[in-house]
Amino acid sequence: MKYISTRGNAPELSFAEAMLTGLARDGGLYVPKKIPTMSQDDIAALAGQSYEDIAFHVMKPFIGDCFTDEEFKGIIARAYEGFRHTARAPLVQMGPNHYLLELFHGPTLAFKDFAMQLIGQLFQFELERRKERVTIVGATSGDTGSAAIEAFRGLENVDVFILFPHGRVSDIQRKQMTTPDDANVHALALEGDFDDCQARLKDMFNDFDFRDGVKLAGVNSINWARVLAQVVYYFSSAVSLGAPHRKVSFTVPTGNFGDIFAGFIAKQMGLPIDRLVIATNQNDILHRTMETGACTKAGVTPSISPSMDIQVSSNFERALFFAYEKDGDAVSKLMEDFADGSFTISQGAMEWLREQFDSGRASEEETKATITSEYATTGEVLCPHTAVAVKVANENLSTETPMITLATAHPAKFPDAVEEAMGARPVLPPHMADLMEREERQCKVPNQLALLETIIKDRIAAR
Ligand SMILES: Cc1ncc(COP(=O)(O)O)c(C=O)c1O
Ligand SMILES: N[C@@H](CCOP(=O)(O)O)C(=O)O
Repeated sequence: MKYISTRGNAPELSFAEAMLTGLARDGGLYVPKKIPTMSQDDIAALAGQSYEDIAFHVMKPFIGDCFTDEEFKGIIARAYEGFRHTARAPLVQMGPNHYLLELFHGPTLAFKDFAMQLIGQLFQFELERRKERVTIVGATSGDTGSAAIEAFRGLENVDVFILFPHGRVSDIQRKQMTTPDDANVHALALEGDFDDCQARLKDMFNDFDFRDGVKLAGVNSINWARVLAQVVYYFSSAVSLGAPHRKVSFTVPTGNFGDIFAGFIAKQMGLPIDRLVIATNQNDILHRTMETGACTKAGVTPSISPSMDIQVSSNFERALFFAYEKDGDAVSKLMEDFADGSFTISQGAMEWLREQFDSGRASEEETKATITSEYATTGEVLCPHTAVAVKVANENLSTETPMITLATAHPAKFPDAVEEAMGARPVLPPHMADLMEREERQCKVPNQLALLETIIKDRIAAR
């Protein structure tokens, strides 16, 4: 199994190499050269298996011979043992043909734990085998950062630096990142928005002196392993509703496009997915692109679903690579145009994208109204990101095909927005009950590449 860059000009890598490399050296994102498929019998055989066993069968074809079966099973077992729900990703029925897939039972209460706990284990295994150390730099709009810190804190051979947008994450998200006191954890509040954080991260990858000097690694969905781990819950949930004998659809609250791209991979593997629906908040570049074919930056407006306050949606590049029939030059040209603010997708590529994805948008008022109404009718307390998706899912329900909406975060991560909408404050689970009393280590940093690189190098040298 080999991985190739979306820009067509970087070395082909194995799974482990692609995982440790992060961004391809031509600035692109790694994707499998050929997507493995599962037969209908293979998929049917997943019914009734544990989440860990499903994870093994779904991910195994992607890792080639990088890990033995026993090694990989051990890695998966350790990744999910800290989840607070035995099903790991339980389904809750919302209506006659509508289900919520609860992805917030991991240690940091967001779907990021599914992939981050796994790659934490994969990195540890691979770095120990190679006797290497790395510097992880991550960009976050709130959830990736805490999940990465939780997965890598305390490790000797890893430093983890997280860039988050100053003042634009919830208090709980910020505290999750600034209160761990491990020497290898560095939470940096950048003066800018998430797109600035992600742009500086990619700049660091494209600065080869810095990249090679600090042995830079990435744990954003830039990293293929992140996307792969997220493919698993599409299988586990679809199979529990009758796949492959019955089709299912998914609505996915979308920002950086990693989660819904994982759904696309599941469909390419043979999972009978009818519709994949992109749900955006008021930062709706993806919805506008799907409607018009023009991908135009419009600036980020802070919302009550802050983790989706994104305009430069990193993984959309992976979808474009497939839409342009794996033409790396075409993708490079689009990305060059986007650096100037906008690109236009060809008619053929747009038709392909519309065959794969539907889209919808929720305004701030619609998001709040959905939290209020779903609580009243179903008793479910939704986080604002999930509410965006539920609003869009409700517009796409069908009597034939069950709709699964991804519930990506625990409502208690966004208590102010939830309380405003439903009049009661959601409570953090016991392991985080004292979070707001814990002492923070704050570090505000400017949105300047050279200064950021200096801070990172100095902190590593001081360890
Ligand atoms: C709670 C939550 N929901 C949805 C999203 C959007 O997911 P993606 O960036 O994979 O599209 C994010 C951020 O990634 C998130 O943290
Ligand atoms: N919403 C994310 C943004 C980063 O996404 P990633 O999937 O590329 O890590 C966050 O919460 O940080």
